[in-house]
Amino acid sequence: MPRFAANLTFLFAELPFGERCAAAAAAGFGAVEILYPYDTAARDTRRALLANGLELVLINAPPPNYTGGTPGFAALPGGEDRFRYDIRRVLRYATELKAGLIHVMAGQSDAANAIDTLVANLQWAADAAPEQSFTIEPLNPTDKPGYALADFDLAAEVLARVDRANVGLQFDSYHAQMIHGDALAVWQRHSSRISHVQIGDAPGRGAPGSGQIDFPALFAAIDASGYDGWVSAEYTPATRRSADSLGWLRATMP
Ligand SMILES: O=C(O)C(=O)[C@H](O)CO
Ligand SMILES: [Mg+2]
Repeated sequence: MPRFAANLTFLFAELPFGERCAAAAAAGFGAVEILYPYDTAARDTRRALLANGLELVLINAPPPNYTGGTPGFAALPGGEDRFRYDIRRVLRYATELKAGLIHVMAGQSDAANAIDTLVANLQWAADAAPEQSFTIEPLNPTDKPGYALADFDLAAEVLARVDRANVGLQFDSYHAQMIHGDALAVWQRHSSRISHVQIGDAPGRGAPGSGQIDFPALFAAIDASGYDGWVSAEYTPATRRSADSLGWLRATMP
């Protein structure tokens, strides 16, 4: 069975940020991801992780200081200086928090050279921090209209062009199902380049079992592929308490 992590931006969001690590550990998770850890001093977050025996799997780049603007700059021609500034800042957090992965957000762009820009920026980041692992994640156009990376096959092409061992694909079952209509088929097509997994059902982005995705089959395929990273729960609980949305986890564990 996969090893499950909790995304603390989605799960336990009913609690103050400072209490979410303890709640995740109490629910049985061994790791967490925090999409935007930038509002809290890194040393406080690190202390909470350590106190609860949690690994930090992933944070997002850039920090969300783009009020009303594009989610990320990696695919924005002309945004290279901003991209580099953000990556340097995120690297400081990742180092202090010992975050295993940085998800680099592409941003919204329909420029003809958006993908060329994304490739070049990812190469720059990968070379600037060769010890750090990065991911890219296709996001579905219903939730993120205009996002430059909205297709897993395109993401595979981008990774082939980037050609760096420390840049991989982030597979989110929710986006895979929304974009391609069959998350399991996307997994089978791209598992060799996947370095991080997130799960949520579709449509609706609820807990596994609330939508169309066959999670027992997906978990079996993840195991069969030899993927040994974390599988992070990134969904919106339908229950008031996130802990009450974890029936799928209890059903999955032996
Ligand atoms: O939306 C998602 O699925 C993500 O993982 C992003 O990081 C959120 O911005
Ligand atoms: Mg995701």
